[in-house]
Amino acid sequence: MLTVEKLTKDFGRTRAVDDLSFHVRPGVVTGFLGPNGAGKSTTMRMMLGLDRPTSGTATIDGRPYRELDHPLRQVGALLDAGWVHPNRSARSHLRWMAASSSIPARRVDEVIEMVGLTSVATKRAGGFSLGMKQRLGLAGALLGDPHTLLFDEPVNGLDPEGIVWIRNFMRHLAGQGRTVLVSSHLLTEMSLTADHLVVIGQGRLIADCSVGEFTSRASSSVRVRSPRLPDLHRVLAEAGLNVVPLTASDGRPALTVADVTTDQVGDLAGQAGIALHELTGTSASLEEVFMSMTAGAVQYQGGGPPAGPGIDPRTQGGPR
Ligand SMILES: Nc1ncnc2c1ncn2[C@@H]1O[C@H](COP(=O)(O)OP(=O)(O)OP(=O)(O)O)[C@@H](O)[C@H]1O
Repeated sequence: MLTVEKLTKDFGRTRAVDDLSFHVRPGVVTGFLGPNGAGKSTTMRMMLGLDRPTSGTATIDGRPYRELDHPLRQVGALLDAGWVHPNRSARSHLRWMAASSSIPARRVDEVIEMVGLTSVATKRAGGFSLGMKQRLGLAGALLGDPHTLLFDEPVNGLDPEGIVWIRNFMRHLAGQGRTVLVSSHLLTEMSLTADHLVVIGQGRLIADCSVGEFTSRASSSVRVRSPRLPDLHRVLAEAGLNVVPLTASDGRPALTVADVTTDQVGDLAGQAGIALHELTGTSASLEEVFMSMTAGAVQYQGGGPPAGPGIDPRTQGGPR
């Protein structure tokens, strides 16, 4: 079990992680989801003792990483696949890792087999593709047969075959009863990989729920167009609604409002004397739901230029 309690991290005047609390349970894949810059990597680095919290705690089975007796046997991590010595073979790299943690050398061939690298085990890791490096990183994470595994954006840059492979592998590891936390900024990817989601934006917790619960919020959103879109945005936001600007498929600017009925949006517009050119109840895409939930967190500047439906805050006009 991984536990984060009131975790906060400041880098100078930037608060990267802000009073974050959640648990990651064994036996399921937990997706750690948030836009770029939301604080996912920083949180994972604190879980692994690589960054010191400003306040709060991150513990693995009740203890901070630095106090674990056998860290490699308790937690494995895949943070960055590119750190292997290029002239070492996969096997010698893993043997070196094993020796430094008193793990028997025979375990090396076991993990090489598990990740499907047996046929290239003696080849220089420098010549490996990103997907193969990723597998090698995973083999290293599994050396100590740890009960807890952390993956930071593991599918970044992988080809579709590599993505499916790692997705299945993470599910397999969770199926063995391990605690698996995997970060991503892609909701679609997470909805295919994870059972449970912890969603953050600007270092703060936005949602901690099943993937099903998260996606069911997609059923009650409204798309609205108006010749006075910035005014309408302000009125809806002032009413406490989660409003996300987007460009409709025909190229026209619109707003998506989550967890609301067309009646509510129509009434608010009417009270403000704002004409509407469209008012449609929609099943928002997962990305739209995600954006509406993180809208406050990425500090969208209402009235700014309409943005496309990506989820990177840098495309949303918000600061990183
Ligand atoms: N070493 C550092 N020094 C200063 N600021 C940092 C440092 N590491 C992270 N930050 C800042 O902390 C915030 C959170 O960054 P973090 O990398 O944890 O986010 P993330 O959700 O993992 O995003 P990404 O997917 O882009 O890495 C960002 O504003 C980032 O610029």
